[in-house]
Amino acid sequence: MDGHGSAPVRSRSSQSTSPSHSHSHSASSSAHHHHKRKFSAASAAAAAAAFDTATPDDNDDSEEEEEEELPPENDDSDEDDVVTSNDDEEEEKNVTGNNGSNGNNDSIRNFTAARLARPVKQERDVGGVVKMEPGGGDGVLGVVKEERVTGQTSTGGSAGLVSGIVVKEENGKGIFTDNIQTSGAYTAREEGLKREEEAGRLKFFCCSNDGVDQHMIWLIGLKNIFARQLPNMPKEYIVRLVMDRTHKSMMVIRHNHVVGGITYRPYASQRFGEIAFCAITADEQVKGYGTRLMNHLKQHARDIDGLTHFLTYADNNAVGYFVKQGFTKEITLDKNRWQGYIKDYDGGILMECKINLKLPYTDLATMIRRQRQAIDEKIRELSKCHIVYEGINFQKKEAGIPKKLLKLEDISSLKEAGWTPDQWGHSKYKAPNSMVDSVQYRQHLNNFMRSLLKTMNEHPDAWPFKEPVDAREVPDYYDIIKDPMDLKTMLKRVESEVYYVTFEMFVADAKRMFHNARTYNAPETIYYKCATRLENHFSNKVMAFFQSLTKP
Ligand SMILES: CC(=O)SCCNC(=O)CCNC(=O)[C@H](O)C(C)(C)COP(=O)(O)OP(=O)(O)OC[C@H]1O[C@@H](n2cnc3c(N)ncnc32)[C@H](O)[C@@H]1OP(=O)(O)O
Repeated sequence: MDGHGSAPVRSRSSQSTSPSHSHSHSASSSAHHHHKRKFSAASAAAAAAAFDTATPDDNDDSEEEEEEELPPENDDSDEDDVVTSNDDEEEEKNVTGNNGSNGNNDSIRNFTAARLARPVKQERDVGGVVKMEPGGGDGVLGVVKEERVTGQTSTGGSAGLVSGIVVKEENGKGIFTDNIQTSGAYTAREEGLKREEEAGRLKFFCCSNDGVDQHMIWLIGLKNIFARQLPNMPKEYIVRLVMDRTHKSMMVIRHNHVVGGITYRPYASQRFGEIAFCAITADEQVKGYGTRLMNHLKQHARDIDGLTHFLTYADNNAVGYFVKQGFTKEITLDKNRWQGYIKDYDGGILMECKINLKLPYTDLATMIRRQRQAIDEKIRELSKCHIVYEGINFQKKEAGIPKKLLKLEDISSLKEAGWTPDQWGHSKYKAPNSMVDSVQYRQHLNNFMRSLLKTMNEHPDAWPFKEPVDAREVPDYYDIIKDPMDLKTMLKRVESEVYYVTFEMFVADAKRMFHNARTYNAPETIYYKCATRLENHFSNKVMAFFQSLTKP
């Protein structure tokens, strides 16, 4: 395999046709982009363990071989301009599929009339029993599973296919309780789209140029989206790859219209796929389609194509998206498996995604929800923090200071929650051990808060903060500032001797006051500047106080 033949370079960022052999520069970049939001390796493994895996099957009598052999509709004579010579050579690998019995060395431009005449055999049959087999040899998934596809048309799509991974149902008594928050933003979005799929309004469908009218219409729709969303890609090149029969496209179809898709080339023998294009139509971006599309693609690539990895040259501005889909700039795939196979792009970054063997990619939301539940259950086992007691009913007087004083020891729910009297007034502002928790220390702290407020009041920059802001003078103040604070209120709280049970509460009030001033007022105003100067004074005093405490 000569990977460095006369391959022209296609650029996403420019239409440059200058030749380049730039595999290695990107491949060797190893900036870590472990995607954090969705799964850590550990959680993926734990999650995977929660799902059934079917028995391996070595059957390599792959059906996609049939699909790969489909001839192109039209055979462009300028194929060489665009399809790299390694593409051509790879063609054989692809065509021969897993059993390697097809000795046909032809590139796609040499499909014979005889092959053109062959009846189109679809990857999936209509409404019948679909046999799915992994393309890979070493038991990547190794599942042969039969599922009845209930879709009305041949476009049942990958959404209708079952991966061979079954979500375990907790029959009988569930270990999970109901009243917990079950989904984050990601799960909610995925579940929303999944419901759309189940309702038949949305579907994810994978096909290649197989001559079926509807598929061609969709592929043309997808090609148009790519042409608009990837303006630096030569349009002819997009058409060529989307229509090339070694490429497949996973598409998002809503109300029979293509909303976006991913065109990729599965290298069956190498068990990796190269993503050529990926786009969602402009007004549907950032709604979760891109994520769900990638999840469907991963599941399809693993279970139908038998792939273990994806590689792609990601546009610089799409790197963020790919990182969120689990792609990294670090390439772990053995070079022998990919070098010379994939197309070079200028202005992109080579990224890799390892396809997990077990993850239920199209049902991640369920898995995540179950993980959340499991974690929540564990927390409940270990702590009482989920128990919410009724609030204590005491009327507050001015400045938020309660009228009736309750002894902490008398609040039974505090005790039930595991509180003990020695935790009273726990504070990160640590006094020397001898003083901690002592009445003397609390008195000392109180005196300090009182004197600090006094010096603040006397500070030349204190005037805006002495009293609560008068709503008659500043009518919109309380529309913007929801949690007002001023020196007078703080003094009342200190004088009550019950309000500031920790020093943090005192500091929080002061910070709130300064923050409010800087929120309502622009930086160039006197109020803003006063806030900053008075805050410096405050911080210096607090620091000095605690330093003095730690001195012998
Ligand atoms: C190999 C190549 O084809 S590279 C070129 C990629 N394609 C393009 O750049 C074309 C223009 N862009 C698009 O078509 C789309 O925005 C896509 C395909 C990149 C993403 O599809 P979307 O449907 O918008 O993605 P989706 O809504 O699932 O977003 C997934 C996450 O990625 C983020 N994201 C989406 N696009 C980008 C981006 N360009 N940069 C950074 N983050 C992004 C989203 O904010 C979202 O984050 P969240 O999960 O934290 O909320």
